[in-house]
Amino acid sequence: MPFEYPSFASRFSIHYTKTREPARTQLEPAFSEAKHKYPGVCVRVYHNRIARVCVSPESVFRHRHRPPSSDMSSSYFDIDDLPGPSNRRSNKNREIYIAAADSGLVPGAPGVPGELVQVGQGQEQEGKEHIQEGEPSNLMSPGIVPSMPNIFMNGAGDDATQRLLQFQNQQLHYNENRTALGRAITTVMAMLKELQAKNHVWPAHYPRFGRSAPPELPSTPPAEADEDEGIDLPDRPNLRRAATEVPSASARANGKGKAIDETPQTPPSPASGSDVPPRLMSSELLHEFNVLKLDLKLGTVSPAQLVQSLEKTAVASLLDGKIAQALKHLLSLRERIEDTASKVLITGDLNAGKSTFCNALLRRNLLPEDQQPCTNVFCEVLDAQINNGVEEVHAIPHGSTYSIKDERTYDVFPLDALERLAVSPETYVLLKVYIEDKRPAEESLLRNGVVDIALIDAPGLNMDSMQTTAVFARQEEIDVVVFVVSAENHFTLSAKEFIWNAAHEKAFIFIVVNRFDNIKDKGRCSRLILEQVSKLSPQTYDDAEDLVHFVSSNKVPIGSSGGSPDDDGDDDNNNDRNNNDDDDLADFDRLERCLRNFVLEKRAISKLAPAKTYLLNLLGDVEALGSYNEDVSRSEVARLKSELEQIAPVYESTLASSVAVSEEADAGIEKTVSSVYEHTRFKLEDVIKNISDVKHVEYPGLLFVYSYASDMRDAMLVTLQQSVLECEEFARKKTTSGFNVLKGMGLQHFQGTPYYTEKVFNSSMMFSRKKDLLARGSVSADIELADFFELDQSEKLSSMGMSLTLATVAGTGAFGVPTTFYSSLASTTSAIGFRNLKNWIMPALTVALFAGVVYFVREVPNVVPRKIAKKLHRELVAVDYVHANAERIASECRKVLKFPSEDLRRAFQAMLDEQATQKSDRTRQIAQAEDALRYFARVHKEAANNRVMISKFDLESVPVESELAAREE
Ligand SMILES: Nc1nc2c(ncn2[C@@H]2O[C@H](COP(=O)(O)OP(=O)(O)OP(=O)(O)O)[C@@H](O)[C@H]2O)c(=O)[nH]1
Repeated sequence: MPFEYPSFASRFSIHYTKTREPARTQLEPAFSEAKHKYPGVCVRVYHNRIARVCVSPESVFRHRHRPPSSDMSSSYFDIDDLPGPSNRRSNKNREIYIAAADSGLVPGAPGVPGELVQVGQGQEQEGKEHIQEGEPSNLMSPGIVPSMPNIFMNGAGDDATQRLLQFQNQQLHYNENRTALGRAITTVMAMLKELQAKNHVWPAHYPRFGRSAPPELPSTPPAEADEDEGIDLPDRPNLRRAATEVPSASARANGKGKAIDETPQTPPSPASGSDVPPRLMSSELLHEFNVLKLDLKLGTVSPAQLVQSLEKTAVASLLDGKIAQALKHLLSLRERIEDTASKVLITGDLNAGKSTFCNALLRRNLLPEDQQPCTNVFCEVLDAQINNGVEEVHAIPHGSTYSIKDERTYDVFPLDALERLAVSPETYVLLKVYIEDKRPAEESLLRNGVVDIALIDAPGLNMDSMQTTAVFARQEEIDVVVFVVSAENHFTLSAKEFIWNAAHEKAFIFIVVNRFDNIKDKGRCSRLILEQVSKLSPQTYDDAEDLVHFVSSNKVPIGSSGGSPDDDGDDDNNNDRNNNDDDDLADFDRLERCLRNFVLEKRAISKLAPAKTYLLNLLGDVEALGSYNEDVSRSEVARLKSELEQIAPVYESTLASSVAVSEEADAGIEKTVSSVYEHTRFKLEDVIKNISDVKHVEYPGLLFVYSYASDMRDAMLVTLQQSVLECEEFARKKTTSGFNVLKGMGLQHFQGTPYYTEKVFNSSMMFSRKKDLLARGSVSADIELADFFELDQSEKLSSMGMSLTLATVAGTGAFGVPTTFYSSLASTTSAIGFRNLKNWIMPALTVALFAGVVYFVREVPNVVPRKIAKKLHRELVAVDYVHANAERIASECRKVLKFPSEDLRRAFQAMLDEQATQKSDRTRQIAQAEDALRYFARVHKEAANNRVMISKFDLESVPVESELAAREE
């Protein structure tokens, strides 16, 4: 069933109320009535906070961006989005009061164009769930309580319809943009957090900015010297604080604000050995970052140079700090855009007339005015409806977190205490001033029927540095800056600095040039001030007609307690102000309209534009950073791969050399050792074999025969010992030359490297254990009687003849028991017969004895050496003396030569280990670099996409000029 939406809207008003009665029962009758009459209407109540009015079809509200969903079957908007007094979402206790009243509403009334709404089946169905669970509420009088600002409702017919639709369109559009920006902020925050995490594991490279970039510019506003003739400011885009300004079109055309030179260039491969640095590695980034710029200062060194001179990790940690700051700022931006209320900061120089201006806006003598500084505490003026309609001051002490519901967090004062409180910054940090503004919504800024407004009167900028800093900090959390400047004084240094900073954050500043009545040459004054504004905030200057106003606030007639200036009250100023100049009043009226327009209708600009520009700048930086690091990591991957390619064959050849050298060293050692062994063995065997040839022991005679034998033995042992020493000496020489060979091999492979230290070999340290020389314990060679006789030499005995045989036998028989004696005796006896033997025995014995003595005397010098030599030989063989010594000497050689060969081996191992580590490091680094490459390529792409998407957010496309135009007429 068709119905006439505008008529419906004018009758069906939506309100909030603070009552606590149950909502559902109260609301239901009104809704059923509305539903019955206007089936296209669906009103929903959600959780005590949101009511939705749904009207079909979509063409009425032109929902361009809203995604389809089941909930979107009808065009709808939140009650919070509709005009209405005190429509804050934040107030939990707020309840919804919707009253529908029929005052002759006739569907399809004449004079209303066409069927605006067509209700279909789906909407009918939806209409059945009109009322959902609601929190306690109270249906107040079912009469119509106008909630739409009268500016929309004034008039009738087409005009009113148009204005209303336009306003609602604007609200929808604003909400869509707000939601989209909120989502974009969330996305960018997630992106930044990921970047921050990545920056910890892969420190991001900070780009070097191109030589073609403009020179480093001071980050402070221009000096006072510029004041009179306008200020000569350097190019703006390089001077950003919060960087919520999008680089100007001209700057973009010149390449400014374009972070990356997009001239296609192929990054040269590092392997190519080209001197041309890879793209973006040198001067490719033409312009400094906006948000992520590292502002370092050290003497005369430029920040860019300073950044480049820092360690990569130091830069990464500075960048980390910047990202953290950006995250914090994004949070406050999100809070700001989600806050349905608007905060208007009225600031300016000391005594510029801020309080007077504020009072003029409120048409009420509220804030203390004086020629001497009098506002020392921030005063936030709010609609008393927020405070249950009670006018009072909530003074918030230092350190307290204000909650209107918790009286412990503030002190309550009457309004007339303001004068006293405003000058006591020691006790209170903020004064919340709740006032009733009884003026109609189209006149009142506070109770405007659109959004909650907080007017914040700030202390003068030059009061003291603490206050000034507080004002600077404050501007970050507010939506609109109204800067009051004295027409007599123009902009001071602090004023310039403040506007400079605020302009980057807000883009637009509302500038009030106050005390204009005191200026004689008004034309010159306005020209000079506008010139300064053009330098400080070009965007404000571009819109100067609406944003820069020359007024005399003290000429505005005001009442004493709010409401209209006609109210009774004997304010002293009234008399003066009632003698107002028409021009001054007209100027102030215009200012008010523009301010309303800026604060209320152009919320898209005052509230959303800073977030959009900040996001664009931030994403521009992230895109440039991503692109730069993408290229850096790509060249890093290429470099690492080429290094790995070089390391692999080096490793292989080191390994091969190591094996070859090791084998060569072992073979060399074995050769040396076996030659020493052979030499020792040969030498000792020879010496032992000829040991009886010892010459230098003289035979001292028969009486000293034992001593002779003993000396002879010692001489033999000394000879043997000597030869062992000679063998050891030989071994020393051989070992020395073996050592030198090994040392030469070491030097050949490792000279000058840390792996190998040249060693000095001291051969005298070899064979230091003397007891190894001769095993005296095992070779005793004790002298015995037998050592003097050699009985087993039969050839010698037979040569002495038969006659001596007996004597020999007798002689030897006296000394011994040889078996030959018995056999000789038997044979002799049988030859000469036993009787003859008796006669011959004595002379024979005598002869034999004599012969024996002679033999003994003659043979001892020959027999003793032989006998001792034999004995020694036997004993030496028994202890395996030759082999033992040869082995000992050879072992010593091997042991000594092992040290240099082990050194060599260790050196190779260390080199191999290092190369293996390099290899595995490169492999790991390649994986990391490839990971970083993938990540930064993604960040680059995502940032670019998001930037394009956000740049398409059209914050201003819904015009609201008609209302202004109508009023201008
Ligand atoms: N002639 C003239 N005087 C004004 C105008 N506006 C304010 N004044 C006077 O300037 C003086 C200072 O005004 P305030 O409103 O107290 O200035 P303020 O900037 O709030 O001062 P502080 O908050 O203390 O920094 C007062 O004596 C006002 O009467 C104006 O438009 N014209």
